Amino acid sequence: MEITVDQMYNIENKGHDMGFLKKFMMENAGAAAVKRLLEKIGDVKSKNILIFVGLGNNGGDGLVMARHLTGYGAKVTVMLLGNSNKIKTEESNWNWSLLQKMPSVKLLSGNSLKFDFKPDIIIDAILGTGISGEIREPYASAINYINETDCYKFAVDVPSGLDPQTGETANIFTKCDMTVTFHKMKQGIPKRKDLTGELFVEKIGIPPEAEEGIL
Ligand SMILES: NC(=O)C1=CN([C@@H]2O[C@H](COP(=O)(O)OP(=O)(O)OC[C@H]3O[C@@H](n4cnc5c(N)ncnc54)[C@H](OP(=O)(O)O)[C@@H]3O)[C@@H](O)[C@H]2O)[C@H](O)CC1
Ligand SMILES: [K+]
Repeated sequence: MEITVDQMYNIENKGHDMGFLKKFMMENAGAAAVKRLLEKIGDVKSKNILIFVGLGNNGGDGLVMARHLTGYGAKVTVMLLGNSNKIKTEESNWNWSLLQKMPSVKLLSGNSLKFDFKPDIIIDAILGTGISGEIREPYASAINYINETDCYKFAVDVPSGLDPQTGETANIFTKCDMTVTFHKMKQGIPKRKDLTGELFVEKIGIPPEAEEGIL
């Protein structure tokens, strides 16, 4: 079954109000995404993984992935696309603060896209269901960097720039090798398998009762 983005937000909020906090959803989303990535890539030990992180909860999922991938021995660099005091939500901030206690993870923020390594894997955790309008900086430069870099590319929830409701693309958008979306498929995503690459939907523990009155 495919659902609308509005339905997804309503289910998330109802689950949160039931006590299955968005923080738990984010943890399960990041963990499920890492599981799929590892299934594909196999061993990530010593691999250079560059994670582009937006200031919303799509970015938050990327922060969770950074912690899990580091636990599997990957060399993780997180590029926060903005100032950390502009991170939008409590659950995303929680994960940023956790990473600040982990010297094993390299944290960068701001808008310089100069890196002293070539990534083996790039994770696009820039934009998800909260996308609106033309892509603004510094997200635009990050999307261009991703498209210009030759390596394996993984999209969190949806390739950034693709509207998960309509399947239309913004002025720029990422083209990825794999996409993992969460809970249920959003109506627009399967329309662009050329951008999503291999497409998976993963349950993240939301109680089925959270869908009552919504689906
Ligand atoms: N579905 C689930 O159960 C779960 C989903 N999760 C993840 O959460 C995101 C949705 O998070 P949200 O914070 O609502 O939105 P995004 O992160 O996608 O984007 C919001 C930020 O992006 C900025 N933005 C929006 N449009 C543009 C644009 N065209 N150019 C530049 N920047 C843009 C926006 O900025 P504002 O100034 O508009 O506020 C926000 O900063 C979902 O996709 C999943 O990945 C949960 O984590 C787990 C459960
Ligand atoms: K994304």
